[in-house]
Amino acid sequence: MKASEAQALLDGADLICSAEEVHIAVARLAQEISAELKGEFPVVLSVMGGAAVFTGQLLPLLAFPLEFGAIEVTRYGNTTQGREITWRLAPRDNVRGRKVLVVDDILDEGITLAAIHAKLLEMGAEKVWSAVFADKAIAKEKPIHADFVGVTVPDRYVFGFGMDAYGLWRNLPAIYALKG
Ligand SMILES: O=P(O)(O)OC[C@H]1O[C@H](OP(=O)(O)OP(=O)(O)O)[C@H](O)[C@@H]1O
Ligand SMILES: Nc1nc2[nH]cnc2c(=O)[nH]1
Repeated sequence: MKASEAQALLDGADLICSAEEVHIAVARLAQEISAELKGEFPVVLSVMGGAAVFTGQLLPLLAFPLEFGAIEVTRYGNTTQGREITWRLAPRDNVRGRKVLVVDDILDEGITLAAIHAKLLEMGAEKVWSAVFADKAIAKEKPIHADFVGVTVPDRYVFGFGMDAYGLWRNLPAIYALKG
């Protein structure tokens, strides 16, 4: 896609959550997680690449000792339709016997988070919490719910704050929805 087409994508999009609202939600989430995980020493796993921006802002606000790591799993690629789960970077053995906090950008149909959860338990994690920045309000029942949620977004394809539109615009500080 050309730069002018990428700009047109953004120009035609609807603002869903302003940068200020994002900032406030991250701070509130960090307080909720810090209160709930007080006294814990979890492994925190960021789900690349969508969660990179959210994780970068959340981590310095968490008030407990933690071990950080990344996993990478994708279901959408550079498209707006979910398909099969592809593991690109699986969890490491250090999750065995540990409590794990998974950080992801969005919970849509919940298939990705449910697969991550199952894999971590199968690998011997003692407990798994999940924090997602955005929870999409879809009509279908989800196989999993997140323990911590930043904002609820409508049932549209959203991007910005780490989330991509056709591989682009993860750098936006606010969240937008594609037109149509
Ligand atoms: O709840 P679901 O319907 O399963 O979708 C949620 C997943 O989709 C996105 O990942 P994506 O596959 O787009 O990879 P990315 O993080 O590289 O953008 C997002 O980061 C979640 O992990
Ligand atoms: N960027 C982006 N990724 C997703 N993965 C699942 N739903 C979405 C969405 O609405 N936007």
